[in-house]
Amino acid sequence: MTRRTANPTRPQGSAPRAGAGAAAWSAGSGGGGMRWRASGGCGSAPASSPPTSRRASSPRSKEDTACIFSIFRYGMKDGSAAMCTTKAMRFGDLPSWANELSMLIREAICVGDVSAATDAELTNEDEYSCPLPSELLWREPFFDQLIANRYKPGEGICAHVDLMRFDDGIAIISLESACVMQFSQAEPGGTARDILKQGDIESTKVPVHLSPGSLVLMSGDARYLWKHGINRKPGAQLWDGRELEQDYRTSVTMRKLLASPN
Ligand SMILES: O=C(O)CCC(=O)C(=O)O
Ligand SMILES: [Fe+2]
Repeated sequence: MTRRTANPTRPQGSAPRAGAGAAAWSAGSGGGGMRWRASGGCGSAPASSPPTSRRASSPRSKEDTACIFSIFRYGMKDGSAAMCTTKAMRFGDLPSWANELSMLIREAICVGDVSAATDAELTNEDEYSCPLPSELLWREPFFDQLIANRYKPGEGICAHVDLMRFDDGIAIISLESACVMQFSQAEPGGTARDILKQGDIESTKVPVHLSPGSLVLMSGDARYLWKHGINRKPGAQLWDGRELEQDYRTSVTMRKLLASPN
């Protein structure tokens, strides 16, 4: 597998948005105190109509939608104490450790040593497609909302598109238990209810293996036109013909809220 180094430069003006992008990385360390508000429910609600400017497209391969990169492991100094609720959301200013984490994600994208299975599609050694369009990579703040999900063995998250109140460019850090995240196509133009109903319709599915410390990046079609979900019911977590061992799993999702229309 060829290894490449991503080196996107900070843009002077705005750059056109790239198409679909979902990538799994491993990120670096963070730490510090945090204040949490617990909430229930099954992840984010499905999206309302995706923006019409975004086209549905089939991935050329599973790696087209999800590229696996290995950089370095993520570990939170006080994570175990803070992640004891099923779901914890952080509103307002992010704590310093989360800002640090945002910067580490950006750094990983910029200077990470990348080993992407999409290499098979690339002929030029220097060619590397940054998993986030530059105007998302360099926006300020990079992220201003986070949610931590703590799953027991057997618990997962139903397939959904993240709420439209969040901007494009979403990062998920996957910790502890390895899992398979499934990407499945959401119907363009569908309402939230339609998308919910489509949950049981067999559609194109792209499984992505997340080892502990992986970072998922979603943008473009992957964020708006593909649902992501994790089925951890017994027998559902299959990878390479084997069922993954399940334990507790924690994820940290980082997003940027869009400005309120009012
Ligand atoms: O636990 C995960 O990896 C997924 C979390 C997620 O999709 C969300 O918070 O919207
Ligand atoms: Fe999500």
